Amino acid sequence: MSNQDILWGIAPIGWRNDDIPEIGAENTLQHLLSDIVVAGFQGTEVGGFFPEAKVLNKELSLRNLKIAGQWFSSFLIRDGLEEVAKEFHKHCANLQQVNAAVAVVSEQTYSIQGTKKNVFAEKPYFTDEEWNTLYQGLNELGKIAKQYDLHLVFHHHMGTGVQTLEEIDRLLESTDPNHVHLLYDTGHIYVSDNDYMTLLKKHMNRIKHVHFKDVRQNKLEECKAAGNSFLDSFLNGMFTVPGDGCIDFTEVYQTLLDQNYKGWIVIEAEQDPAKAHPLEYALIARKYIDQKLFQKVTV
Ligand SMILES: O=C1C[C@@H](O)[C@H](O)[C@@H](O)C1=O
Ligand SMILES: [Co+2]
Repeated sequence: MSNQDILWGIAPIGWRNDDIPEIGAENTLQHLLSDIVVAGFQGTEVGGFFPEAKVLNKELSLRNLKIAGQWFSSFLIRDGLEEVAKEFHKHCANLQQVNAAVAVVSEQTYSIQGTKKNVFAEKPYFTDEEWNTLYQGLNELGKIAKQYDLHLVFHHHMGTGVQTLEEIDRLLESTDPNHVHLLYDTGHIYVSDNDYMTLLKKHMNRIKHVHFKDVRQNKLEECKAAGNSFLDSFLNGMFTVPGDGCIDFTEVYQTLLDQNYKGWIVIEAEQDPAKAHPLEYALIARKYIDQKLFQKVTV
């Protein structure tokens, strides 16, 4: 049994990765979308290599797939609202053309996620003034998203200024709940805080998009001990699909259902496709959802 208000997707990130475009470069859009159908998902998020809306819509409709949303790197603190808003308008206009539900925003000022720095020890911190710039900017971007029938969902992320529960609390307390929503990513909050249920329970009313990312505990410990960067951590297998790591998604899914969550749950596990066959892992996730979530969790 599944909840009809929830749409299930899988992100392109297991096939190709925008942060390291050379890995999985042989995987075409058509290949990715057909794999998604084989694995029984309803849609995906837009990847950096996706074509213009008209071409994408054709490939989606041939397979009866939908688009959930797309990542947007904001630099509100570095560049200011005016400059970011120009780019965000274009981003949202494209998303509207593919009938997306959300614009995924991550503040990337000072982010170390694409660098060689130790992601477990060298994350940036914002000053009070920078936080204020971020709150105001996000409220405005949220209003822009609305003009395109989208929800702005903020993505907390390892190696950024909004990573920990404390930082997410701060962001949500100071932004407008009508315009700024939360993307709950199980993997990022677990790696950051060693806990994923507190954030879910505390901010359920702000969550409008979900990433199910699992974590291999032994790899996490290895990467932490080695002081790995974010990119090296995922290349070393820190993340995986639900059913293959240490997160109990039955608890997460039950809470989402109990709280009448409506929206997308997107499986998102960045791995090196040369080591982790993308379709094989999509099918592991599918089996886990069917056998552990749909069978065991009560609607
Ligand atoms: O949602 C996400 C998008 C990616 O680009 C990012 O690096 C990944 O970790 C993630 O959670
Ligand atoms: Co994510």
